[in-house]
Amino acid sequence: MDRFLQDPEGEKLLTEHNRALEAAEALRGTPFKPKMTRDELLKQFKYWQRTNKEHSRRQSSGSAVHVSFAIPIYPPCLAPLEGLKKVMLKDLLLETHHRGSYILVRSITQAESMGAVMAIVEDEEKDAISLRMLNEKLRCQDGCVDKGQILLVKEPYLTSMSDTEYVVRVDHVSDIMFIPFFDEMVPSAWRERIPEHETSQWMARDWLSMGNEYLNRGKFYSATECYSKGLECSPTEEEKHYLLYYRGLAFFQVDEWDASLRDLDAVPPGPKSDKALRGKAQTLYRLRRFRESCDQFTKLCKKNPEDVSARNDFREAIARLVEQKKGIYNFSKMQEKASKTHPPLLDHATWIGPVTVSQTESQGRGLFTTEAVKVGDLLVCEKAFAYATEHHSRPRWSSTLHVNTETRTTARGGQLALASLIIEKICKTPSLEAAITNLHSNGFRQVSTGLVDGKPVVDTFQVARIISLNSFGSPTSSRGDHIHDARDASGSPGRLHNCGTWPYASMINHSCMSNAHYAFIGDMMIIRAATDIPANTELTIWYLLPAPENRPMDFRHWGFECSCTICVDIKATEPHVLEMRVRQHAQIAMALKKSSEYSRSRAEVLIDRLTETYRRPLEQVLRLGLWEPLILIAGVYDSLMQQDEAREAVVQALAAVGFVIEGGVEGPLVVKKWGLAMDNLVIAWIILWRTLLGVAPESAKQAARYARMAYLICVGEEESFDATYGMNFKVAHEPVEEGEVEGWVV
Ligand SMILES: C[S@@+](CC[C@H](N)C(=O)[O-])C[C@H]1O[C@@H](n2cnc3c(N)ncnc32)[C@H](O)[C@@H]1O
Repeated sequence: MDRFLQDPEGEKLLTEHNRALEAAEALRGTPFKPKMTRDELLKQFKYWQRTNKEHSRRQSSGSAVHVSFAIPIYPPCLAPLEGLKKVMLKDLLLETHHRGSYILVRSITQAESMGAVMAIVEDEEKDAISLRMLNEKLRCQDGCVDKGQILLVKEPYLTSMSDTEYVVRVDHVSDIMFIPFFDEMVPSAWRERIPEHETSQWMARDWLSMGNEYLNRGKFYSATECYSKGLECSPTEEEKHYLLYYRGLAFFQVDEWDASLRDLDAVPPGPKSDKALRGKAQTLYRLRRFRESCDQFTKLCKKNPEDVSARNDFREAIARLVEQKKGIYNFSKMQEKASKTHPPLLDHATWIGPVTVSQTESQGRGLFTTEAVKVGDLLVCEKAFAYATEHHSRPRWSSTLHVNTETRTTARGGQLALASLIIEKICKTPSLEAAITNLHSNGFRQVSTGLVDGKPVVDTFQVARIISLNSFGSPTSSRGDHIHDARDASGSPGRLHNCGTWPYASMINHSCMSNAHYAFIGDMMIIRAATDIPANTELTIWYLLPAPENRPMDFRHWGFECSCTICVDIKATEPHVLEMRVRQHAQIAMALKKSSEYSRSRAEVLIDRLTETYRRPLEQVLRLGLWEPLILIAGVYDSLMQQDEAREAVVQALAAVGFVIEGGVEGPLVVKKWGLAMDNLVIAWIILWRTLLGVAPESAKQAARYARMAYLICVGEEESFDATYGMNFKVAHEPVEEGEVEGWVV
């Protein structure tokens, strides 16, 4: 799960924000009296633009923190336009949501992105005000709000932004409508381009050529509006053919897959029929409906066997279908692509393995096995619904702090960017909405769904809540993270942190005694069994890594307390014992930093004492706090070639986290039961391999196989194992093959 943690500045900011909210509350219902004239507003806007540019520069140098607040939540407008009454800016009341009303305004500046999108707008009476729109880049329209753009704000919310200024604030994308210049609502004074009397005479072919003009200029939304007007003007069959084809194409260009498919499906026969068929196949591919996409490609390739480009696309669609149906992936290629692409969005299908969503007894829905699976088996390989990244050369998230007054939490990072992507995707393709709105929202009251004024109603606050409970933080690849962790045991920060939503994986509940493990290659999540799991068993993962210091784990963010045996035991342990464990951890690490035999003996004694603090038998409660110290000391013995001591420490470490192992030196090495997929698990097996090499070569080979299995679980694939760890398994007489070890050596 997402590990964007609480920010220490959060409490202070929350208190300041709550004070500002109280002050605002006192103004509720007061008539709006602008504090600035229109000219002053424009002057101030220019000043903002300048400081905003400065701010962006400082942000990229990491010295400024941009704070965004989630105001008290409010639902989006559910009323269709015809049920709303037009009001003027002067009619608005402060700190009030004007339910049942709308304002029609025109932008008198180019919009500027300042956390949210800001523009100065005027109404027909030339009163001006700032308009603040949440959606980062307004991707739902042709790029941004140009000067002169006419906007309609449903149920506007007037609020104070500072001591000097008021804004109309729009948090829900569906509350704002972009009005085309030719719409009959547009007052004649605002019709700068083509006067009403002229467009009212237009025929379908005029709209078609105007649409094509926009299409050629890349103004796809404006183009769709013209084609729609054309379709309303009793077009001939031929005109209808072109209007539908080009509108489908324009929708395709802006990722509106539902609309694109609807239009391309309805194109009457004509010169563009083959292109429409091709468009349909491609749209179905984008909708991840690979079977239907393949059917369309089959028809197309039959009609045009010489079309090489169609054949290539068909091949890709078949590859996706195989992934979707069989779960067969080329993980090496995926790793390579993820390492070379930014953002690392991979074009692969989701495969749902032998698992199903069912109701649990007390934890809502959960994911269950439908058949017995073996350790390492692939359970799910899921493409992200949405995935937000920041580029290392332009880090932005570390300087963005999101304060949520509702949950009293703060988060740095990409959750705002992720929300923006998800909202955009749902707005553009409403058929995808349920994948998000079905996710756990901890009782958030969902507004009624369906289209209003032809667009889906999207509740920004609902999406934000769902993201906070269901998004995952992710490295660009778990392999990269794995190598980084093993090289730098201090876990120093500074790595890229992406975040995304994987709806199917979001069905999995947490347990510290997890039996499944997830890893990432770009935006693909790979979930594998971390142990043998019988049929009809609930899968669990870690939302937070079990704390090695043995502090009680805090899952308040997700609204539950973990009831696994480890957590129950920690809660039953006296606080002074937990504190002692933390001290002992630090002392052991310190002792092992020194190279004397005395320090090692002291570390041994401290580990024994730490072991004694666990009262309940290992068979009943795992001892996660022993893992790190034992792996550390095993590594030290291994480097000193004290193989017996190293082996003993590793075997103890593995037992502490639930492994049941038989044999080794005497008899074949067998893992009877796999334990938890801890960090450094691969290294543990490599140390064991080395300690067995001289005394039990067959068991050593088995340990090497277990190292590979541990890698498969932790990294998601085993193809890159040799490149990562190959050097460790070379024995003295074997030459190292060129290019084999691009990784590193334990
Ligand atoms: C990502 S969702 C998991 C799927 C969820 N159970 C559902 O019905 O959609 C996270 C939510 O599941 C529940 N949950 C997850 N792990 C839990 C656990 N160990 N104990 C109790 N509730 C848990 C909590 O309500 C948590 O906020």
